[in-house]
Amino acid sequence: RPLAGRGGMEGPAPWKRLSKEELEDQYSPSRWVIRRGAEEALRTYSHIGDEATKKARATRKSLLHVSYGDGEGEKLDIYFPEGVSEASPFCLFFHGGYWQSGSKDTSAFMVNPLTEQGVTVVVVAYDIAPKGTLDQMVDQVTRSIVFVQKQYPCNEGIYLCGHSAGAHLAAMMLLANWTKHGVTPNLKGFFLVSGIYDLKPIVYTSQNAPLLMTLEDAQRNSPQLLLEVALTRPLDPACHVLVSVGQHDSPEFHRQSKEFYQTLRQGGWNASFEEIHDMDHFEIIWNLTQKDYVLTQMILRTILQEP
Ligand SMILES: N[C@@H](CC(=O)c1ccccc1NC=O)C(=O)O
Repeated sequence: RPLAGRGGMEGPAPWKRLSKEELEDQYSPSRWVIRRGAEEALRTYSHIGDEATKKARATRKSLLHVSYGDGEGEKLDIYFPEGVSEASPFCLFFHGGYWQSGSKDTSAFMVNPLTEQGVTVVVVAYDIAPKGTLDQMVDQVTRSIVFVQKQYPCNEGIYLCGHSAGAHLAAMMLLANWTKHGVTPNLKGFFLVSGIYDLKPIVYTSQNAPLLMTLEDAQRNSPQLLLEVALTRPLDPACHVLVSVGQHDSPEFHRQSKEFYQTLRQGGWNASFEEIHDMDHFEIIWNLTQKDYVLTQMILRTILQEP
């Protein structure tokens, strides 16, 4: 029997069995935090992102608000390691916020621990809804990567890290067609953190109000659905994909991550899956400010190619 769809599982997608209320719950990450209330979790996430960005801008050499395209929102921040050398590995970060909140100006979580180890970190802005559509955001993210490759052709690898909606945008790059952009980026790894890979359930939640996604939009922008039918294999078989999810993320977030990981493996990708112990949807990313955090260490080991 051919392995197709959800790892060979037959029948309708499990989320279709959920009531409207259950679906809303499963796709509201702040309702699943255990150490604080929902509002406090979101406030703490913004606060830590804000502080990390201030610290990064005060302590690191940087190029801020660099245009990667003509659009007003097409900007990125580059944070350099000590002893600026363009021949470093680059890690691009795509923030979350359900494609409708968040900003590069509050998302420099990983900058200090990574630049300290010789990695250049790029925090990318994209036009969130209602200004941007999913198609536009995917195109902007594609062009931001092309820009970095063209600007820094001597890079020692480009790594993409995304959180939640940002993990979705990063995952879409597994399927990007680079030929029309005139350059193939030196992609060496993906760090997908608490991501969403099948957007169809989102269409039925309140999160879709500013997004205005149709089922067709969702289909076209779902790496899970695209990978299931793609005949493409990874360009670089060494390119590593880490799919990670927080222990306290909702069951639907767990299911999405596991199924995406399984689909990657079936497609021949060098993928691994990690459930990050005792982390909720927000802690999992704000702890990247800490160099001794398990996910920071996994990212650094992959980039620095240590065992
Ligand atoms: N209103 C959402 C907010 C949210 O999901 C979120 C907030 C900040 C960063 C990432 C998020 N989730 C996915 O992108 C919630 O219920 O938590």
